[in-house]
Amino acid sequence: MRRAVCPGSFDPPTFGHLDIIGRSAGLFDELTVAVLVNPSKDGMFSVPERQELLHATTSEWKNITIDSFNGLLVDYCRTHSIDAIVKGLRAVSDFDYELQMAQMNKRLTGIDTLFMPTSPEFSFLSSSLVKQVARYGGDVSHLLPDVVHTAMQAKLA
Ligand SMILES: O=C(O)c1ccc2[nH]nc(Br)c2c1
Repeated sequence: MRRAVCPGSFDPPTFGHLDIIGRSAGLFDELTVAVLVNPSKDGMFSVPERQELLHATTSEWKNITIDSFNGLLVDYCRTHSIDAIVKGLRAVSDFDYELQMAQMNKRLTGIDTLFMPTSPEFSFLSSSLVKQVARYGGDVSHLLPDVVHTAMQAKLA
């Protein structure tokens, strides 16, 4: 049974995230989408809200589990018998940091990280940019699943 994890903040999930998640679900027997709990950062959505949005937007893939974790990702992988980490890469600028993390995780526990290039149409997307544009009244409805866009509009009302 090959298991992988797609970790992230997902505050909120975008079409970019779902692109990586959906493609990864097709490559592994089981995929966990794990929301990182970061107490030092106040997000737009709470961790349970992000998990709910992920549940709502990934239901077409039957081998996906939604979870959250704090602390080291590799410890989460070890306790959940996860074989690989999948990270999306949007641009060269993502690579430096992700390479460093992948090499550290490999050294810590031997777990490998697989990098997946995002589809070009989503390579500019980030949750923070989407929130910034939305806060200034920009239309981001084409960048988010409807349920996420509606939830974000409610947060900004
Ligand atoms: O939305 C973000 O902040 C974010 C960050 C890093 C990312 N890598 N691949 C994807 Br899709 C992605 C999205």
